[in-house]
Amino acid sequence: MDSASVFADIRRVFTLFRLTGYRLWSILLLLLLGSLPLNAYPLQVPLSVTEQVYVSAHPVVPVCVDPDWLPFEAIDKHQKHVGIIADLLALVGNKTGLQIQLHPTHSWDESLIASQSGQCLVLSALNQTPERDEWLIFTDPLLEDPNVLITREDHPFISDLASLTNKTIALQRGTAMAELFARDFTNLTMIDTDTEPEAMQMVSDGKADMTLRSLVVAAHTIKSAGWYNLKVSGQIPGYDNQLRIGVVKSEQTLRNILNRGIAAISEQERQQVMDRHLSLKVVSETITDYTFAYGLGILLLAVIGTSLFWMRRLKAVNKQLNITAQTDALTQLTNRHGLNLTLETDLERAQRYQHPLSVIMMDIDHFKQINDQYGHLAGDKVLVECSRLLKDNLRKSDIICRWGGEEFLVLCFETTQEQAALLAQLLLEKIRHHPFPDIGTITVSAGVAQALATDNAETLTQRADTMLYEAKHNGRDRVCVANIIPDKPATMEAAPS
Ligand SMILES: Nc1nc2c(ncn2[C@@H]2O[C@H](COP(=O)(O)OP(=O)(O)OP(=O)(O)O)[C@@H](O)[C@H]2O)c(=O)[nH]1
Repeated sequence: MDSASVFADIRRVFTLFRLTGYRLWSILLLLLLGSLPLNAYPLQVPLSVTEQVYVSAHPVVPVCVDPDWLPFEAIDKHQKHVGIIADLLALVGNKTGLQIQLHPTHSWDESLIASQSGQCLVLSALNQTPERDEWLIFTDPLLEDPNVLITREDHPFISDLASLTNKTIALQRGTAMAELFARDFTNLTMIDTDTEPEAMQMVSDGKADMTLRSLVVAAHTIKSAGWYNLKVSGQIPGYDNQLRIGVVKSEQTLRNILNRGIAAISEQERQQVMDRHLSLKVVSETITDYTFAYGLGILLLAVIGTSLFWMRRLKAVNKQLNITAQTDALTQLTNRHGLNLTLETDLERAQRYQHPLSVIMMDIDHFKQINDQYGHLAGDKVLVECSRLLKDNLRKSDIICRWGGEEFLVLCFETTQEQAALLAQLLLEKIRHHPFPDIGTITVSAGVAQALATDNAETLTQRADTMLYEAKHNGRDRVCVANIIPDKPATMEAAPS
């Protein structure tokens, strides 16, 4: 037997009860249900037998609500109860088996009257007050939420409400807070409004100094209604919203069942309800803005992505351009521009730490004749081969550069001019004995200079160049060394072996 048919049968039985008198039948039914296991009903909370009977006897529990109190609750255009409290009540209903059904009204005042006249058995969520105690009993809190004072932006923070004078406060009539404030804060002038939004509007328009509002509702309405000239100016301890379900006094069992349902709502379920409503309104009201924002976001991402791609490409291209700009295309050695970028710094460092640094300036002898005799292409090959030979016979730490047409410069770190001269002789020897295809052998002349404390890049290379000229002048295929190192003036000449 499924649960629907169980309830249908019980409903039929109770129709019979009404016709034949409750008492006898109730006793019989209690005996019958008492023999059934409790889990015969698909409820999430265990109910006592009396409570189960109550649920069966009251398949529909009419509820009156505040029709305009979002995000807590409202009645939408389809006459449906919506909002945080509606969802919490639905959970209570699911857990207890109660069918909590909306009794629509047009205002909270109308709901209070409907409750007093018995048209609805419960009021969805309200604070307990002495006045309300006269006709209602209350469940445990369904929802707790602090009340905060709302003022205009320019109002100072309110720490002691009781000490204020000549201030007005707008409050919705019929609310617990209106009742409590009229009793407790006689120093304030009360202004009654029909709705809470009306009270907020009065503050925004300067017609009232402040209003009191649930923090949740305030956060929601300030944002959704665009009251950006309002702010939260204080909180009054002891005036928090403890929203409970109000049950007409005669329905003690119903209150107990509702309490069981409230206790069974898990923290996670409660949080899900809050999350759903505190963000839902914003999304639904500005859905086109979000669509636009998403579109804009995607466009921005595309632009950023494309920019990043091109920046990386540009970076790579620039890096390659830099390398190309500093490299000689024919020999693949550093070119004069590339060497100049670092020569000054290298020189300054050597001078500062008094480390020897020497320059060898070399030039292929009679290179014009090679070009003339074998052609320019053959000349190029000689330059390439010569570069390779020089590079292969240098330390990795040395820098070789194609200084000009058939001119090479070697920068030798941690090297005195004597050591550089020996190195130059070795290089000349290597070239002198190297067979160049189609051409045979060639010779090279070299000038050597060591950096002085007073040198800059130009004077140093100039001195090496002068020594090279000297070597050329003295018959080529030799090394000339500058003679201006103070303690060791020297001019060495390498005779062809
Ligand atoms: N093939 C080739 N020739 C070049 C290149 N750069 C410069 N030259 C040539 O190298 C020759 C240099 O000639 P000169 O400056 O008279 O010197 P040289 O003939 O080597 O005579 P000395 O240096 O006095 O021994 C010129 O004919 C330039 O055209 C190059 O990249 N490739």
